[in-house]
Amino acid sequence: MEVKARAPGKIILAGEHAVVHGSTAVAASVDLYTTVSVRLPSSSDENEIVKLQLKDLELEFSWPVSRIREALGVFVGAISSPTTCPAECLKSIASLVEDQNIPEVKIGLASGVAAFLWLCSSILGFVPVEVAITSELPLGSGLGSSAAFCVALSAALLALSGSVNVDREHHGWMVHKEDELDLLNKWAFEGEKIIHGKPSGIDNTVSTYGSMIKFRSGNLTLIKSNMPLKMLITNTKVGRNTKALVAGVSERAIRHPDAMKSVFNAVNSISDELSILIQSPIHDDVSLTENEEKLAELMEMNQGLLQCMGVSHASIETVLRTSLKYKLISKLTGAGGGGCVLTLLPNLLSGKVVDEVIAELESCGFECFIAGIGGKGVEISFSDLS
Ligand SMILES: Nc1ncnc2c1ncn2[C@@H]1O[C@H](COP(=O)(O)OP(=O)(O)OP(=O)(O)O)[C@@H](O)[C@H]1O
Ligand SMILES: C[C@@](O)(CCO)CC(=O)[O-]
Ligand SMILES: [Mg+2]
Repeated sequence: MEVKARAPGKIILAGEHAVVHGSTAVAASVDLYTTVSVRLPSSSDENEIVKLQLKDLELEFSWPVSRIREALGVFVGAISSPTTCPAECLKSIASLVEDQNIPEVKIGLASGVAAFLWLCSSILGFVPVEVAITSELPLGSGLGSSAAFCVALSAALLALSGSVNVDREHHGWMVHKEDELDLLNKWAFEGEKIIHGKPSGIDNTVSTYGSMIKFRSGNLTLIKSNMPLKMLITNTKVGRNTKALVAGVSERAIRHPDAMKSVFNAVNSISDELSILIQSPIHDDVSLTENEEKLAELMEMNQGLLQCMGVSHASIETVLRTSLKYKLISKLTGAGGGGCVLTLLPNLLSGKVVDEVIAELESCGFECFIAGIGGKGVEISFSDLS
């Protein structure tokens, strides 16, 4: 039997980093997906192994089930609800990851493989299983690749374990019931903790539920934009790691508690105002343009505060300057430090200007694309019932 799950990436319109410190943030799913396919090998297979294939990267990892049981047996046992991986267990997982000799240039994958081992053994127990991953999302670029990975993985593993009740006769993609989404979102959050260190939970939540969300201290409100939002996404292709950037902001907050508290409060006000703005009614082109101008200003202010937090980067500044030549406003999205930048494309902007700004950004070596925003969350499909 094979179960597939796919989960979308996300953009953060306002509030990244500050959300880790209790401020509101606003995020939307993007229509780029990570797909996880999980298969229990037939009982005739001789060797009991757990296999993880990262198809796009042409990498494959495998462990004998007995090796995983020996390393994690004391920690995993009878877990039935989402549980944080204990520090001691993380050490044992690290030794399982070390077995695989991941090449130094791809060492960033180690945290993803660790999250896989925790989710897989906690949800399925110690059984032979084959897991294959493909992703349309650039990894480590601010579009929530880690969350999409954890959400799709949790969804597929829970479906295979029988913990969620889905119609296995149905052909094609299906959506989960609300309580099942809540369960898989909690498991995905436990995976994100292994990858991000101290995640707010916004990325896994928007990947799970899709749409557009306002998120604060673990609580989400689904929102619907009345403004047709068009964002150009520019991938600077500068690699970075969310865990290190989040830790850097926390260290700055320890060094300058009062100043950083004011920065986080300012971001909170920006996110609140932004969420009210995009939900407010649009009557005509004049009110659309007015609201777009306000949105651009809020994005510009948020970017300034992200600079205050120390998470901008020379490549991001180049995107800001380049888009400004065309009177377009940009801000980083996700953890920053490189990665992706959003540029607001007003609805009445001519296609010629969009083409020109894209050409100039691409001439800097960046990659530009426009993705659909606010679509579906995680979905599941049973492709083989034999
Ligand atoms: N498809 C995947 N296969 C394996 N590991 C993945 C995959 N997607 C993400 N990961 C893991 O997540 C890491 C990237 O996560 P990170 O949080 O740094 O960036 P991001 O999620 O893309 O951006 P952000 O957190 O800013 O939205 C990768 O280095 C890898 O460990
Ligand atoms: C930087 C951050 O705020 C968003 C990353 O997409 C981290 C988090 O909220 O977990
Ligand atoms: Mg991430």
